[in-house]
Amino acid sequence: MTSSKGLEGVVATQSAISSIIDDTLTYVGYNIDDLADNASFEEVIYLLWHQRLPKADELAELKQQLADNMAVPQEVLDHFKTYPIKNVHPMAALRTAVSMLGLFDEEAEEMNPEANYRKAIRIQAKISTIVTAFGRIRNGQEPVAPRTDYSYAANFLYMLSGEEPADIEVEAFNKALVLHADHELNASTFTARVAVATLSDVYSGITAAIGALKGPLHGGANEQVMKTLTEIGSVENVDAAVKEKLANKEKIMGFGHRVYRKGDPRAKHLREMSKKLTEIRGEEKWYEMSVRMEELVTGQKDLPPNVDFYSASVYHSLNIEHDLFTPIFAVSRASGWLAHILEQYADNRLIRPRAEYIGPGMQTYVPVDER
Ligand SMILES: CC(=O)SCCNC(=O)CCNC(=O)[C@H](O)C(C)(C)COP(=O)(O)OP(=O)(O)OC[C@H]1O[C@@H](n2cnc3c(N)ncnc32)[C@H](O)[C@@H]1OP(=O)(O)O
Ligand SMILES: O=C([O-])CC(=O)C(=O)O
Repeated sequence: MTSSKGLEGVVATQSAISSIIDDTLTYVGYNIDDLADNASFEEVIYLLWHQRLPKADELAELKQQLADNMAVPQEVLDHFKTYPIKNVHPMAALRTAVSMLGLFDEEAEEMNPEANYRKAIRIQAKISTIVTAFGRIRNGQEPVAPRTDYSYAANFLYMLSGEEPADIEVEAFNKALVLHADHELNASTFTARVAVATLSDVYSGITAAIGALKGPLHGGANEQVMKTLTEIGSVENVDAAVKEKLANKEKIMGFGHRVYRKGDPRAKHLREMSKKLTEIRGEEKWYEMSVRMEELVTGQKDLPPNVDFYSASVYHSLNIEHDLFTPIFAVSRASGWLAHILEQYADNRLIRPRAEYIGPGMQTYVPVDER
């Protein structure tokens, strides 16, 4: 048996949800550029879950279902106030809260397509309430109830800030949600599929996926990008900082990708949004620093930026606290995880690869007092 470290190049399943072929990303055959420019996040959720775009009445029904299910049990919100340590990471809080949601869902253990679809709606609806409520409660603020007349994107921003978001902010946030929704067999989606392929429940799959997304080599990179930009501090400092990082063989967050070679097609949309939003906020430096970093890292290491790189300055410009960046990724990617979970259940087989053993050969057991 031979192994591939990190399963690089291994085709582990079939899927009809999204594809990356020759650096082009599609959801169900629709180019991501087309969707980023035109689609609402709700349309994308429907597309991923049904493998077709919704008609107007189907879209209206999904929006209604999401709006009807946004409320989160009070016990889940109250538990945010019980942590013994300060500065709990919002991804840890989200992971626990989603797991807890399963305890309040009468259908949690129901294993049929209709019940699983209903759970998908509940999780997708509640995940944005959970993230925004946590963001407020930890700052001593009361959660803000969702507005049924707002889009998913507008509601997130409204529930987080308590203020009516500007159109450009909603446009940017919707685009970010569309761009992050699914990505073939990335680490967290694979995790979700492995979990539910044991015929475990939907909540277990999403909880496991949140844990996988949290790491800085995956979704956690967007928070680290903002940390790097903040540490560098100014456009003038970029050249020296990048030179030092590359010389020390440090990973520069937001660059590189396991699958893309020429570049991540999602990055340009976020770069454009970053330019617009930083200009509006009068904080062009975050965009200018990012562009200079891209020039240097791509020029010198041939490593293009990934989706996490420009999303950092976009979210920062939307006035969002930096440790909420990865939870926002989870809010969007939940739609993809749920699509993959439903697809896995529909034609399931236990996922159980092999390991190439590299430990010692056969040994004889020696009792503890003779060792
Ligand atoms: C939504 C997402 O999950 S997108 C990815 C988000 N993660 C990041 O942005 C973190 C930074 N990037 C990385 O760590 C990597 O590029 C990954 C994890 C995304 C991909 O990793 P892999 O496919 O395993 O690539 P690997 O780590 O083997 O990199 C290949 C080479 O490029 C280098 N490299 C890759 N990414 C970077 C980077 N961001 N900065 C500096 N060097 C890098 C590696 O050090 C390695 O160099 P070497 O051959 O001299 O040892
Ligand atoms: O596909 C990957 O490995 C990581 C990624 O870009 C994503 O999950 O969006």
